[in-house]
Amino acid sequence: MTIQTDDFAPAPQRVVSAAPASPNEEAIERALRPKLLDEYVGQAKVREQLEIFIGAARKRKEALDHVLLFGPPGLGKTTLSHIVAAELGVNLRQTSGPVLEKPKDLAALLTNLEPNDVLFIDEIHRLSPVVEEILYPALEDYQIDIMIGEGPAARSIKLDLQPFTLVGATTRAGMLTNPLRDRFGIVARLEFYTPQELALIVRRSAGLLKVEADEAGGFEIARRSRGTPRIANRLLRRVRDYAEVKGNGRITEDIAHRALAMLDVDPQGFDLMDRKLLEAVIHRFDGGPVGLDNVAASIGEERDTIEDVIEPYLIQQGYLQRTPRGRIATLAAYRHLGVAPPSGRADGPDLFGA
Ligand SMILES: Nc1ncnc2c1ncn2[C@@H]1O[C@H](COP(=O)(O)OP(=O)(O)OP(=O)(O)O)[C@@H](O)[C@H]1O
Ligand SMILES: [Mg+2]
Repeated sequence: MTIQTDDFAPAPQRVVSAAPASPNEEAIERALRPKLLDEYVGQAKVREQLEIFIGAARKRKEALDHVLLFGPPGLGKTTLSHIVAAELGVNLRQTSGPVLEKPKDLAALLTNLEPNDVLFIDEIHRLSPVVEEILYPALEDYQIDIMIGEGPAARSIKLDLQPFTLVGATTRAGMLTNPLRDRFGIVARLEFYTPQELALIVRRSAGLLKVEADEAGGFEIARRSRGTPRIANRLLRRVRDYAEVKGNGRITEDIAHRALAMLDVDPQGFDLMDRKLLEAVIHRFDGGPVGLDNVAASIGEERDTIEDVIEPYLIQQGYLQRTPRGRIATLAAYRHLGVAPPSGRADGPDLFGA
């Protein structure tokens, strides 16, 4: 039996999981991906920055500064890296941290770059230290040191590279080493999208998929998508199925509402996993503080999945707090689950502080 280990892949049945569910879904995602900065919805600050820096690099016919993109899964890091290359009018080479096992894997990629190309390294926090070592001089001086031969005859030679732009993506900026982080001139943090922004994405995707969705129907999907375009696009497809079978194919507010209820996505966009996590913290650990390992064991999820996929949105929405002593369920979490908070917690916000 083969067990696929992917840090970011939660159970595939999780409809609001932020990770791509299957290769098939990845193909659909590619089709829905905006190709240029103008089509990229939201992230106004990041977009504005990139527009200026890309424009300047193009004008000077130079490589763009190295770019680090970080943020939770499904917010558009890969999409943006493709857009950067397209806007620069250069090739994009794509790889990922875990795939680059040996220094020579990276050296081969680097030496094949054409002037000002973009090298995209996904999950860059998972680069091995020996590979990372090669990257430093490449980023700084467009040079690499490689070892030729073995034993006493081994020697290191310097190779010049073409100027290039590294675009690194990670869900965990905190896991990058300092020397690596310092070599990025442009650091962009992607934020969860507002329901209004997601509504634009849903409308655009509906157009591409030739699905008829009215404004309220589209908004209902957007509102329940955990601030994440990947989830919005997935819910849109599921709601379309529902509309075709149970309605006349058109996505209205009522159809969206019923379809999402059937999928166990609640009005906040929380699904069973989110509720399970909040329930565990509240019922099994008295609302916290509780350590991540205990939460993970209690709900049978990977630590990484909780930290990268489930928790960020709950924290951003104010249902969970991450403190040095552990996770704490906020009053909003008690309210959401319809559980009375323990006496004493209702009045003092100080009890919830870090
Ligand atoms: N700003 C945006 N506007 C429109 N669509 C978007 C935007 N950002 C992401 N999407 C859509 O969401 C899907 C997922 O985006 P993407 O694959 O870039 O996420 P990611 O951040 O790379 O995720 P991961 O961390 O899992 O690699 C894409 O197919 C794209 O269609
Ligand atoms: Mg990606």
